[in-house]
Amino acid sequence: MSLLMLRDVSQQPILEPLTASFQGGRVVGLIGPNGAGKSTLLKTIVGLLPATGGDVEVDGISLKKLSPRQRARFISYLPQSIAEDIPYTVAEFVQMGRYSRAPIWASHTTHHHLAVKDALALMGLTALAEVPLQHISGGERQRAGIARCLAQESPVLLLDEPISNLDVFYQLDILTELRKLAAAGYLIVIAIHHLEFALRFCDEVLVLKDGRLYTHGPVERVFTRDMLAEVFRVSAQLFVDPTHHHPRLSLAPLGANGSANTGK
Ligand SMILES: Nc1ncnc2c1ncn2[C@@H]1O[C@H](COP(=O)(O)OP(=O)(O)OP(=O)(O)O)[C@@H](O)[C@H]1O
Repeated sequence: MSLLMLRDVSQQPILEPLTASFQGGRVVGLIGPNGAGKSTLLKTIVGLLPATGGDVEVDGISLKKLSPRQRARFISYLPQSIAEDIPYTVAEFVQMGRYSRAPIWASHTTHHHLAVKDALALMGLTALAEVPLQHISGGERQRAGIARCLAQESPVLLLDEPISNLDVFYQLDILTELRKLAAAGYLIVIAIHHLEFALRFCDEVLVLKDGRLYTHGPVERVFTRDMLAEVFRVSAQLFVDPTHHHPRLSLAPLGANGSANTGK
């Protein structure tokens, strides 16, 4: 059975009905140009925007039947941006991820503390745990948001552009951590603009274009020159890096006449 099933999920007038299913143990890239509907789809899956049609199931259970607290046990969600004026420390903010797991009277258990501590450590935030959220950088706040999702211990994580504000070390570090979580059985869905990292770190990609599902499948099948030209309007060369042995992409925007503009 799929861990996450989308059945004709729509968000009219932005998203056309979309059907797709996802297994645990995978990192799924949600890719598409600006305005394609990636954030809208994630918000609809998690229930922040009520779907105008269709149904979302996690582990065969329709999310419609669950309260927000019950839903949070199945899915955690990182928004594209986190408000700067949240009056809590980093640790308190990450602890909020435990809301669905630990009622107030059980919030002092060892497991609860360990879940928060581990999430902070995985995101490199241990030293900032007691710092107010208003006093940390945008990238650190983004890592705190991911840590909050990890502390939630839900089997599905939906992360809207989790690496967009991060320096290159943390981009690579966090994508590597997400791969480890997938290896442990989690389903990780990330909206991502960095196509080369999507190719390298994702098992499969779901491509949106103009609010419609363009294609969904393993990265090796979906990342083609034609897809990149039609969806992203770029001319692409795909190759394997001779030093690091990673898949690489060299991209140039396509001009109106269909030829690549190399900028030189
Ligand atoms: N609150 C809103 N009200 C009306 N239209 C909206 C709203 N939010 C988004 N849209 C529109 O819905 C479409 C999809 O937006 P969405 O944010 O889902 O795209 P996206 O693929 O996440 O884009 P980006 O890569 O720029 O983050 C866009 O045309 C956008 O203008």
